[in-house]
Amino acid sequence: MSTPPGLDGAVHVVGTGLVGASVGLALTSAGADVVLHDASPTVAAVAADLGAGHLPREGDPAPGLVVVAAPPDVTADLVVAALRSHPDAVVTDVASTKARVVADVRARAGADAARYVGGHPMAGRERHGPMAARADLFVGRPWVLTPQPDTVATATAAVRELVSRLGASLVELGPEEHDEAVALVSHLPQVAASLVAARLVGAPERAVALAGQGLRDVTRIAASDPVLWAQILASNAAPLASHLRLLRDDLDAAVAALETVAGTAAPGHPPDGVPGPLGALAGLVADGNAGRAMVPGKHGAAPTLYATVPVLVPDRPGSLAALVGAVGEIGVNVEDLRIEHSPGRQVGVAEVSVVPAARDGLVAALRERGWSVPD
Ligand SMILES: NC(=O)c1ccc[n+]([C@@H]2O[C@H](COP(=O)([O-])OP(=O)(O)OC[C@H]3O[C@@H](n4cnc5c(N)ncnc54)[C@H](O)[C@@H]3O)[C@@H](O)[C@H]2O)c1
Ligand SMILES: O=C(O)C(=O)C[C@]1(C(=O)O)C=C[C@@H](O)C=C1
Repeated sequence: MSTPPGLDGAVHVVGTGLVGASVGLALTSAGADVVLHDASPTVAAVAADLGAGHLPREGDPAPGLVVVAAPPDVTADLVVAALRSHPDAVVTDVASTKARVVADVRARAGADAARYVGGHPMAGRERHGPMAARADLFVGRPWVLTPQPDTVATATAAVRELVSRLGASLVELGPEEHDEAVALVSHLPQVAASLVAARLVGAPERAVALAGQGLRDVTRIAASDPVLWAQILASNAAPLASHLRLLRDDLDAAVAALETVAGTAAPGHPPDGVPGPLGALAGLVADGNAGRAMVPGKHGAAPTLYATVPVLVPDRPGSLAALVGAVGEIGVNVEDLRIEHSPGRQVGVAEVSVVPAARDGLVAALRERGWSVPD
């Protein structure tokens, strides 16, 4: 095998949804030649229209690197097909679990598997498809690679270079070690968020209408794609089941403490050394504090790409449009816009994301025009 050209050649992205189109947007904006493939021609065309690359053309050069960004259940097939079709290319993937994909590719691709490096960016969204893609999706996020002892060094180097060009932070792990880790930090949170959000179904509307930021924070990822997540959870079943069993033990302890406080528990005193019910409840929250403190911020790059300006917006038709118009007249580009709004409240809070250099000027100019911009 000759030296794979890696990122010096064209890059093919196979699967141009959220992750694939985000890879394409970032590489294209850095000047790479990106060719887009998807099982759905419409999805590939939308990704191309958004600037993630171009559709295959007659005379395209062979790829130096193929990035498979399709659902986990077809990832190994697509990796093996890419290794066969492009004998000089390096192939990587982004599937959320690694042990099964890596083992499958190694079992089926023979010597060609030496040009494959498994990968997984720890960055994503609760939305799917190219419309949700962002060129900065991976900036400052961990990106796991799982090279094997027989992976050719130039292949590993090419995929390390991809991770670096996308602004992500490189982590190398064995496939099993990766899957154990994501069971705890990605798959357990998804199940917990889905189960908490599912409790709202059928709840009285007046109760749900009181929802504040706490519920929104805990349930954001409950909006994720069910079919994709069924695959992800199933492909990491044993490690995830172990974590869920431990969570179930903690839930049982919380229920026991609450039933004791409510007077509905079976009578009896806790054994020596076991905290009483209020101690148990405080302990539960304190343990959460300790766990939360362990969650890292973004690695490497600046913690946020945009500065956020909160603006109070009256709950009247046209208010939001007037705000966006005012920001435009001030000459600042709205990079993102998020509304915090609870039904029945007279005002909402619009969070206007702008490049950090524009923040202070925008705050001053909006206040001058009468907008309420909290500190
Ligand atoms: N969503 C996330 O937060 C996230 C984060 C990191 C990694 N991942 C992984 O990235 C991969 C893609 O996820 P996504 O969120 O971009 O999903 P997505 O649904 O947005 O995109 C997947 C795309 O793959 C295409 N596809 C399906 N079968 C194909 C085939 N046989 N050939 C070519 N294209 C095919 C689909 O048409 C779709 O456009 C998955 O393996 C997922 O586990 C997802
Ligand atoms: O932020 C989100 O929306 C995500 O769910 C991203 C997230 C994660 O758990 O961190 C989800 C699954 C992917 O495999 C990688 C990243």
